[in-house]
Amino acid sequence: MESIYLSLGSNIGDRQNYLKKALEHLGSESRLIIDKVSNYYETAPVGGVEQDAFLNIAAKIYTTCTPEELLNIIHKVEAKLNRSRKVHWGPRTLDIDIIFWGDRSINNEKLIIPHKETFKRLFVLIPLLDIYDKSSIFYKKIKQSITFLKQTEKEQKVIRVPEKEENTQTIKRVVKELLLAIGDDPQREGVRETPRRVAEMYQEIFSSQNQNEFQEYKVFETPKRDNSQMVLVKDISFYSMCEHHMLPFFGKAHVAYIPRNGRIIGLSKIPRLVDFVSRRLSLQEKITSDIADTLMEILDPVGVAVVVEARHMCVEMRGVKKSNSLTRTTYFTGDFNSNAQLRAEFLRVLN
Ligand SMILES: Nc1ncnc2c1ncn2[C@@H]1O[C@H](COP(=O)(O)OP(=O)(O)OP(=O)(O)O)[C@@H](O)[C@H]1O
Ligand SMILES: Nc1nc2c(c(=O)[nH]1)N=C(CO)CN2
Repeated sequence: MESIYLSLGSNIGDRQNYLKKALEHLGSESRLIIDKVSNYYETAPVGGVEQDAFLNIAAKIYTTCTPEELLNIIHKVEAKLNRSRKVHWGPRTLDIDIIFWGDRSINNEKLIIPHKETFKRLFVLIPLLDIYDKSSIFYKKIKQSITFLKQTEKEQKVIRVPEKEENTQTIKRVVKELLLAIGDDPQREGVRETPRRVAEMYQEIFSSQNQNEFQEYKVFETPKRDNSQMVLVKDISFYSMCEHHMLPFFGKAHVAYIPRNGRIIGLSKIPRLVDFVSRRLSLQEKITSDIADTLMEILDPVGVAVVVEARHMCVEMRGVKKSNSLTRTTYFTGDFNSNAQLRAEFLRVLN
């Protein structure tokens, strides 16, 4: 049976999850078998459209389908995973291309195989090399093209991403070494399970680390269209980790926006957004502006105002050791930025 190679890419939302789900959907097709999957690679976007980095993989499959039938399956899987086709070579939750079909050449109005961009794209070739049979026809050309592109296309960055299980093992190993380095005994009863606990905790508290897009919201259109009503959600608790010391900082966020033309999001989504921007290594200033910038991007409101108040363990436990000091950061966009009266009204409502 002929070996078929696919290239998969995602650059919106939980990219790894989209790729994993795509493999699951493909693998559940009765006429298709997934034989091998490459490592995961973080890749700079190629093609001139300004967009976030992609996660790319390659898969080797076997199928009794015709190429056209496989393309239909691919389109079905892409549609299931929220693929839209707005911008050519633009951002997408999922893209699946058929790269090779054995040594066949296919060229009709629906399919060109080998995929016509293959030998120009490191994000296709590097994952492919993980799983491509050394004795197969394109092996030499893949190797040569990688060498050539690495020299000539410096902006095509491709970096291998360790798998979750690999990450867990790494964290466990490093925490064990850390225990030793600070003078403890990793075999001591009280800390024997600490490396595992820390690894599991990091999965949770850094769950947004590799996600570039907030997706858990829906925009609603309401009839109110006077563009002057403020929506304020106060006292949203959050916990984050500072990127300088990897120590917690935590406190409250207060978020207000003025809907444009009645466009709003569910109120519970604002605390979710605060959680989303907090669950990664960050800084208070960054969390403050991330909340405002994301709301601007998804809602295009008249303005956003964000105040964050937090205690920082890196200030209280070490260095200057000032316990109970509170840091307050503010970030205003749109009318909140340009209109001092509006800003004052927001601050008055807050206090
Ligand atoms: N080898 C191939 N694999 C997948 N689609 C192909 C292939 N050759 C031609 N096509 C056609 O290309 C059309 C558009 O595909 P798609 O939307 O994935 O393009 P793109 O991702 O924007 O660009 P690219 O294919 O260069 O990555 C498909 O509907 C399909 O008919
Ligand atoms: N790094 C990277 N860049 C791209 C990708 C992709 O999967 N990865 N897909 C594109 C359209 O198919 C356009 N550009």
